[in-house]
Amino acid sequence: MLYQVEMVVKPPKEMDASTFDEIKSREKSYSQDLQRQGKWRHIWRIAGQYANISIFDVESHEELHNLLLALPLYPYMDITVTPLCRHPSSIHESDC
Ligand SMILES: O=C(O)C[C@H]1C=CC(=O)O1
Repeated sequence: MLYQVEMVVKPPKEMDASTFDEIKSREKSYSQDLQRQGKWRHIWRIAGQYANISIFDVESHEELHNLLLALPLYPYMDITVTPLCRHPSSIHESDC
């Protein structure tokens, strides 16, 4: 099942930079591990914002929910999930 996930990062003003850098480092490694597994198919920066648009490919709503709640940056992000299905005009076999 495919999902578009928009993540808007809202760094806490009171957190010191080194603590936030450590959380971002864990987030990067978690994200890249899921990308290698094929569960986090794409990630793009939204130009001009501390935000990304990502495509997840997972088995269920529950799997996506659990992956998102385990994001190290989860407490500092607004997340919007949009379920996707194949467009009948798509020429890409992987769009499912
Ligand atoms: O920078 C972001 O967009 C937030 C987050 C998502 C993956 C990652 O490595 O950081």
